[in-house]
Amino acid sequence: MSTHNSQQTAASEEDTIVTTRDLSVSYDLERGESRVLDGVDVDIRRGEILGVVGESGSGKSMFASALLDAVPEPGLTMGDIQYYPERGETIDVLDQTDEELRQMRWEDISMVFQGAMDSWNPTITIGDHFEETLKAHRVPKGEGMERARQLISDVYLDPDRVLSSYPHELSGGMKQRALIALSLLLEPEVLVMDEPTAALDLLMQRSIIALLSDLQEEYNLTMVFITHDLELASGLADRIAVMYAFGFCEIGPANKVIHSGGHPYTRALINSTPNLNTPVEEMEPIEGESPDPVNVPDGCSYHPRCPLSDEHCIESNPTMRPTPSDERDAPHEATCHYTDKVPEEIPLHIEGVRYDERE
Ligand SMILES: Nc1ncnc2c1ncn2[C@@H]1O[C@H](COP(=O)(O)OP(=O)(O)OP(=O)(O)O)[C@@H](O)[C@H]1O
Ligand code: NI
Repeated sequence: MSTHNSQQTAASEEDTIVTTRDLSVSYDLERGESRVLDGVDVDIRRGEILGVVGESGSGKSMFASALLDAVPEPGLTMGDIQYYPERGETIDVLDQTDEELRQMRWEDISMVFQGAMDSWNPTITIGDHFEETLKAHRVPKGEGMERARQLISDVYLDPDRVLSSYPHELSGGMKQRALIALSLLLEPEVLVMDEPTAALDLLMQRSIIALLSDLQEEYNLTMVFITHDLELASGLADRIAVMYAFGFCEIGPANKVIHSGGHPYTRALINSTPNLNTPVEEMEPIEGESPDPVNVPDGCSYHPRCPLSDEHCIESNPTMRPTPSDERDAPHEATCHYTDKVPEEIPLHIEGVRYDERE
């Protein structure tokens, strides 16, 4: 493990744009403390697309909003987040004043929230939304609206039509595209997107994914892309992080996570995912239930559902360790005591061209 640690330190000086350490979110509920994000350590690399996948309720949205210190009230965010801008001083995200956060959320780390397509104010035009954002950040209107028009064309929409429209005059896909353009208006370096394609049909999903890929290249963006759709993530992301029970259980290059998953849960998730090449009868739903954040199992949180679990897994909570496909310049890690045994014990049912083969 020590070689990995020294590698991470070197990376945080050069290639890393955001680091989180022990990032956690908790809610004080009547029935106890609800830990809805539990100890996430990640180094997000400058210019990468990091896909974050997991079942509903696994903590994806909490992770996304914690990155901007924007979790729903009265959640308590703990741990450490450092943001290393291209220029200027390192920002300690959890140490910002409200005013500093307001600025940071558009100008540095921007976010498209889950379901945000419906958050357009119905009484003003799309153009008014762009103008208000510019005004709030004291950007001259002329230059700002020029960038707005460019971004709207970048998302393959007609600027004249879109800017003069009211939200209800646009289709869902158009509203989502306009929202992506708005989120890039103040030239953020990081874009966090929580299920940006969830409410859209398959064709529109594909076109938004293609668009995000283009935008990432054009503006050298770093993207955190949250989705419950593994297949979508594998087509877009450089790396994939898998969430289980409010934390990351695996992280690595997208193709490795899909084809050589090192955590039993990752492999179960892949085997339970419907796709064009596997008939529904061959899908294997994951048995058991996902944990309640007030009462997460001791030891490895996946042990009650895991076919490989033994005494050791009940007693001791595994930290991230290299999987068999871990490489020095492409770390691939999982939180399982038995990453070595996992590939042969839990075969994957991937047949034919199911997921994009990257690299
Ligand atoms: N405002 C809130 N107060 C307390 N608990 C919450 C709140 N919002 C969500 N939770 C809980 O936090 C946990 C993680 O939820 P989160 O929304 O991050 O999941 P998710 O992975 O984004 O799920 P989905 O795929 O359905 O969007 C869940 O147990 C959820 O019930
Ligand atoms: Ni969510």
